[in-house]
Amino acid sequence: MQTDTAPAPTAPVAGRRAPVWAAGPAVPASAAWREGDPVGRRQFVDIGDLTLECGVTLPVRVAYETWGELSPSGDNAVLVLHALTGDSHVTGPAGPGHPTAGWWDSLVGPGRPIDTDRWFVVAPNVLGGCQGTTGPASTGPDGRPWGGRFPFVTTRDQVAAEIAVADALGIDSWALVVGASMGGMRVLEWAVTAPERVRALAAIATTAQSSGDQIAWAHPQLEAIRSDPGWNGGDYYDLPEGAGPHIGLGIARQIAHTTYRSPRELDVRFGRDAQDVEEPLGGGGRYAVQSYLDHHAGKLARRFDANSYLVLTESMLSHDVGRGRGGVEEALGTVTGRALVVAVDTDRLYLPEQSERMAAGLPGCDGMHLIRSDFGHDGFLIEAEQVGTLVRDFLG
Ligand SMILES: CC(=O)SCCNC(=O)CCNC(=O)[C@H](O)C(C)(C)COP(=O)(O)OP(=O)(O)OC[C@H]1O[C@@H](n2cnc3c(N)ncnc32)[C@H](O)[C@@H]1OP(=O)(O)O
Ligand SMILES: N[C@@H](CCO)C(=O)O
Repeated sequence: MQTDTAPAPTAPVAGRRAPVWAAGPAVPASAAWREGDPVGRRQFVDIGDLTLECGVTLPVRVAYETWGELSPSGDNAVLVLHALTGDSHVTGPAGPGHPTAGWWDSLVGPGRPIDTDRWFVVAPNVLGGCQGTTGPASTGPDGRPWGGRFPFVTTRDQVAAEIAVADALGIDSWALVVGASMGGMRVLEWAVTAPERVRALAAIATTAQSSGDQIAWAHPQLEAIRSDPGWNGGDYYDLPEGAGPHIGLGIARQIAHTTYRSPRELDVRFGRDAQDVEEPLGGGGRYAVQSYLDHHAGKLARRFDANSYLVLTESMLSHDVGRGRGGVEEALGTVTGRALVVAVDTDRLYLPEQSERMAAGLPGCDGMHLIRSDFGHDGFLIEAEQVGTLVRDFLG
């Protein structure tokens, strides 16, 4: 936040640079997990044909991971649902088959708040995802990847697939269904669709229906990918490294990532600082915060599939537990399980007031819990101790 020491702008450098993160290690056309790639800890269940809300029927395979042992009575099963760019790898190191380390490593494991010595934890990759569950990178009816022809999937379709997984695993009801952000949407949809199968739910940094603001933030992300020539109508899986829609995907991530952090954090942490010796004031260089966003763009483009990003983002926009059910309050009122609702105080994307609405509408909820964080929406990933304490106490 320096002011008077800043140099005057220099003459603009002719020609703008391409995103720096696209240089360096090659960006694959798609980073989706494909048949023949290392399986890692994944297991698979073929749930058969699923008819989606849009009317399309397709065969669905779900990739999932488990930890712990199912008790003889089957009463200790916990379902963990990931957010937009997560997957079934909730806990454990990165390695062959797993592009990232567990995204909730702090929450799930032996002795941790969701103690895998006690609970049988199941984590599926979402329908439409890119880590082993049927999605745009999967083979379509004509033997080619679905690509841009992958059908429109709603939160309800995703939960329908997860219900079929529970059936296949012989789990009648969950001791807890827990998730944050997009995962929290499915938590709520589970609890409304199948209340008798959700004995407790924990909905973190999420909403009962996507708001106009959330739809607005998503729109330019969708446009960024679809307007990238490398997207090619969603048909890019055979393109060489560097030729896919990674620029569009990276821009989408930059928009999204900005909304995942708080304005204050970005200002205090980066302010107006230049990135290293780069000269942002007309010299073609970057501010540190630009470099930070470039870094996150490059990381996502190297580990995620652009078509899945589109499908999942649009599924989030479809999310409204009240649709066709008489409204949000009516729908929430049908939930029978105990409910934990958690918001992050600085979350500018999933506002605490949206959590307050959920907490007020869920009969089994004793009020919203607010996490104190400087980091905004990503607080659900970063504030491990606060999230862990709330979930541990709730599980009892
Ligand atoms: C269920 C799910 O949500 S799964 C998805 C969760 N995972 C992700 O979203 C992956 C993307 N990462 C993130 O969103 C975040 O890193 C979190 C939430 C996981 C963790 O947040 P933080 O610990 O605060 O990390 P932060 O956002 O500061 O990023 C740190 C990275 O930025 C880099 N960085 C920091 N400043 C700069 C800068 N000026 N220029 C370039 N890079 C920078 C760091 O070197 C570090 O790189 P690395 O992650 O490759 O080691
Ligand atoms: N960092 C999270 C935020 C979305 O909730 C993700 O990428 O999934």
